[in-house]
Amino acid sequence: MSAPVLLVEDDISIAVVITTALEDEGLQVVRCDTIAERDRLLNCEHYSALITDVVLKDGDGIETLPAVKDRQPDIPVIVVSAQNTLDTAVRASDTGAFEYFPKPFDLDELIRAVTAAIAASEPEIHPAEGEEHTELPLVGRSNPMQAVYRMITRVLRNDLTVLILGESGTGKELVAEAIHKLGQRSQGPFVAVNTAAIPADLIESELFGHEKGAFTGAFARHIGKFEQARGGTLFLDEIGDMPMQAQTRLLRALQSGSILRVGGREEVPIDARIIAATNKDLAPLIEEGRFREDLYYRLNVVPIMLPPLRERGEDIDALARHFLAKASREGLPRRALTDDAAALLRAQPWRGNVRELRNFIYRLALLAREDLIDRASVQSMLAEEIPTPAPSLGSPTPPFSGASDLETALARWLAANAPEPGQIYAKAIAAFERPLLTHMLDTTGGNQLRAARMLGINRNTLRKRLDELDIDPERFAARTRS
Ligand SMILES: Nc1ncnc2c1ncn2[C@@H]1O[C@H](COP(=O)(O)OP(=O)(O)OP(=O)(O)O)[C@@H](O)[C@H]1O
Repeated sequence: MSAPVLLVEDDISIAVVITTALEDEGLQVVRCDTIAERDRLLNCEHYSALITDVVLKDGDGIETLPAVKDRQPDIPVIVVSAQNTLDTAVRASDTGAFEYFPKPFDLDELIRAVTAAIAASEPEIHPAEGEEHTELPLVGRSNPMQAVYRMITRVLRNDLTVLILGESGTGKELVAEAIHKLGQRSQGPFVAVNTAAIPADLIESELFGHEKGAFTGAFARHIGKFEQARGGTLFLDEIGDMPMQAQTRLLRALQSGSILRVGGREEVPIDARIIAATNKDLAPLIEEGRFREDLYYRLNVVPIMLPPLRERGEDIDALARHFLAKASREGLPRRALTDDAAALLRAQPWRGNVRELRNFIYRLALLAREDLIDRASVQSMLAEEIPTPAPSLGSPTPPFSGASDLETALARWLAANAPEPGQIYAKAIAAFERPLLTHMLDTTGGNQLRAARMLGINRNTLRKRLDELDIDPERFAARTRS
């Protein structure tokens, strides 16, 4: 889904007509009726298009378009006006407005113009497939990843702050790099800082730099990461682990748009796009007073949620092929997987997400005896694995003694995902249903009738659930063929 369309229209009946028609097209609409409100909204969120009236209570919708372009330079603008004069049309085209519609206008034509403008302004992103080198280094075509790609396209033509959330190993840094490489600051540097890895007493000087003599040991002026990222992107990783004092300094810097080197007096303007990431669930940290709520709102302008690998099992084949190809380019033997070996990979929980899968595939590439890796090789390699601890994005795993494996898994899942009260049943059932169905299909070699019988449910119910969860039973069929 595209970003919402911003509609600036003070005639309520026209606004309702346009909004309804756009919503019928599956577009979201945010409406306001003044220039001031328009600019405030543009400061806070990215919009896919602007439809604006000309004569508004606090100004002229065309004359003030430069303020729109300052905020979102590439936003397509469509002007609708009751002043059907040539002058209005000329002024609209002078400002680079995409289309001009004198009132009364043909609603269908207006909607067509809006959808065409949105399509023209959204760059297409093609995920990498297998070993092809395409513009995006991210592999995976599952629905959850498509949603990630759509979010990435929304931030390429602006400098809005992005907060990337997701368990460890889901590809947060890769997404940050993609935004940098494909965005308007790609000519500048990409500077990544792991805020959890820097000792608390050094973090401010690392981020903001220090002047000579600012503290014992500051023998020379040091340029911090903010300044190193000038003209480019600053990636603040593990932001949930940042010490409180540094959070306060970071917030002040983001609010003022400038930084102060430690021991310095001169404010240095920030000229970098900020992307932050964390594998922690920030809500409980805020509640416990360990993460500043106001900083969270500053950073969370555009959130991008990276799904764990277990929720996009259909990406595992492409990722495995991608890493095998990569390993062979890096000098390891060239290997391939049989279909049933791939099916076994899909059935694993991959708690360490793509990172764990990548490491596993590299080990396979290095240690497998045959170039065609079969199910038995994968199985024996899996048997040697040290289980990865439960993923983060939540509070630590509670001690749980005397419970069955399933109870332990459930307790871990609850601790890691902390579903909202009132949603626990639905979320827990949904989380356990996918691995259960995947396991049964894997056991029956994709035979839905047998799987349904073993589960004790109707075959149509199973088929419906597989559809809804986007699980392709065909993928498990290979096992019976071999
Ligand atoms: N969609 C993907 N396509 C290809 N490679 C991926 C993908 N997602 C992750 N990877 C690879 O998996 C590894 C882990 O990714 P990355 O370091 O970006 O994860 P992360 O979420 O930032 O982890 P952490 O929270 O532990 O810092 C990297 O080698 C990365 O290149």
